[in-house]
Amino acid sequence: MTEMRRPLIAGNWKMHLTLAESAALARTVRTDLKETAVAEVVLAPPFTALSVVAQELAGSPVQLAAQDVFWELQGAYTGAISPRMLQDVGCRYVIIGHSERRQYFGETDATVNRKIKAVLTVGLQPMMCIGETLAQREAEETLAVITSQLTGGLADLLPEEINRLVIAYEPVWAIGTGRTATPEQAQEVHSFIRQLLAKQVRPDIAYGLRLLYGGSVTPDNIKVLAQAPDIDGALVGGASLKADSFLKIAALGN
Ligand SMILES: O=C[C@H](O)COP(=O)(O)O
Repeated sequence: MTEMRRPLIAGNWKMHLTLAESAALARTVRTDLKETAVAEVVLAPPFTALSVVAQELAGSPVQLAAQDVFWELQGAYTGAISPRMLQDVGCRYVIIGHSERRQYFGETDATVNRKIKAVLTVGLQPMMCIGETLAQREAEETLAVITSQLTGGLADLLPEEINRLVIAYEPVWAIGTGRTATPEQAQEVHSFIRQLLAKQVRPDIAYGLRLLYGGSVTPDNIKVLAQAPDIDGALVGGASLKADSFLKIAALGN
């Protein structure tokens, strides 16, 4: 991270927690987050808990995110949630293209692109996720996969629109496995992403964008990860479900 970019720590609760558990966790994070915290802190509860978590976070600096969205603003799309609904409930960010969405729900770079565009139309900020599988890494395809996910996901977006994004690099083999990418492995990909954006979008935008790392982030590894020059924070899964571990990560391990 550099002083130019404010670090961001986001907790992705995935398909966990009841309403009561969500409210309690949000309340503890809000209450116990140090006023001096350097990082911007974001919580992404499941859709059902967005409203109660929004109430808990009202008036606090902790921001709300959704874990997914549909690309239409309204209509006959049974089961879907629109960008306008997320704006209405108080979200600032929307996670788009998480590898679990790609793996289990058929998400592609094309659908990621549609969702990013829809989210931008209502003024929310997409957190776009990219990352290679273990087979792709072992076949030395990591940078090619990252290039095509970025190019496809960001297709036809204006530089000013890309400027509103946060990008999360999550190697699929590190998610929920306890197997974190080393800071060197993560930094290599983060630096590649920034250089690619500098070339394909604009250098000033590339250097201002926050690039998060995700995959088995814990209170023990966040400090070293966050010290890497192109890692600007983390998207945290498992360790975000307990207030004490999440708050230690939010303090960047300090
Ligand atoms: O969105 C979060 C990531 O998928 C990381 O999950 P994890 O911290 O449980 O490995």
